[in-house]
Amino acid sequence: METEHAPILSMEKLTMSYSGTPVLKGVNLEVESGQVIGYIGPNGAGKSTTVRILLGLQQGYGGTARLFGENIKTSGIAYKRRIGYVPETAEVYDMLTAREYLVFTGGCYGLDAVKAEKKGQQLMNQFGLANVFDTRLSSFSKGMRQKVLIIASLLHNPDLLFFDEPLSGLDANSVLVFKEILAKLAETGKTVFYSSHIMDVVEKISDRIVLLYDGQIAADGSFEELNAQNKEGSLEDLFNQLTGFHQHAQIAEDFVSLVEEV
Ligand SMILES: Nc1ncnc2c1ncn2[C@@H]1O[C@H](COP(=O)(O)OP(=O)(O)OP(=O)(O)O)[C@@H](O)[C@H]1O
Repeated sequence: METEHAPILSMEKLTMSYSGTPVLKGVNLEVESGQVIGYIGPNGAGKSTTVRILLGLQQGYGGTARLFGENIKTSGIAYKRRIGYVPETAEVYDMLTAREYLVFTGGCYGLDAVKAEKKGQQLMNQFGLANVFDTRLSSFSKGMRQKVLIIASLLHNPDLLFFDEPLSGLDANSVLVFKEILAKLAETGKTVFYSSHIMDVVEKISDRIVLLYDGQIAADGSFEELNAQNKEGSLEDLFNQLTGFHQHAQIAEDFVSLVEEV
């Protein structure tokens, strides 16, 4: 049972290895309802793996993951109706039109077809995609697909949102709109677990930033708290510092030297 004060999301000693190589080495995290968590870390750190575990899409992990107070290993799948997810790389059903896709995904989350269609159309209109509601997704640009995925993740009004690099392909105006949407969703009490490499956006939208490094949580706090501890400027600087990365200029120089060798 979900208890009144239980965190909406928690991980206890979460571990995961692929072919014997450890990726998560004991991740502990508790998230309160209504927080926007910026989940960051270097390429290959295990961010998507964490999200897949929490969504019940990844088997073979150790430790305990709880959503809405319940262990996801034993709670059945009902909790999934309260979750929205935009994956890092999504397979959309290319031959479907946006209308068909949204009705289908709405149905997967328990929404009836008429409602999913109406809401899908309204949200497509908001994103400036009214004229392609009946166009096949195969002809959509990357950014247009991304918008459809964002809409699909929100159709059923979930309480907990997982966004894995959701801005991928979105133009600058759409990014502005999306940032506002996130802020409004958080205002209405939604919890957002936001994983991205776009540091200025993470810095702006997150109440709390969690850095995954070497299989564990290496930093956890608001941007101001992390900044005060580390005395760096932007989140990008902080990221470089916390992950011990200072060789960008040397790597770039070596890289271009190699390119120039013929
Ligand atoms: N299905 C899989 N089989 C084998 N190895 C995997 C699999 N999925 C992920 N990995 C490995 O686990 C590690 C973590 O991958 P993951 O995608 O979780 O990282 P990430 O932090 O999301 O990275 P990025 O920022 O590049 O998206 C990587 O070394 C990756 O190669």
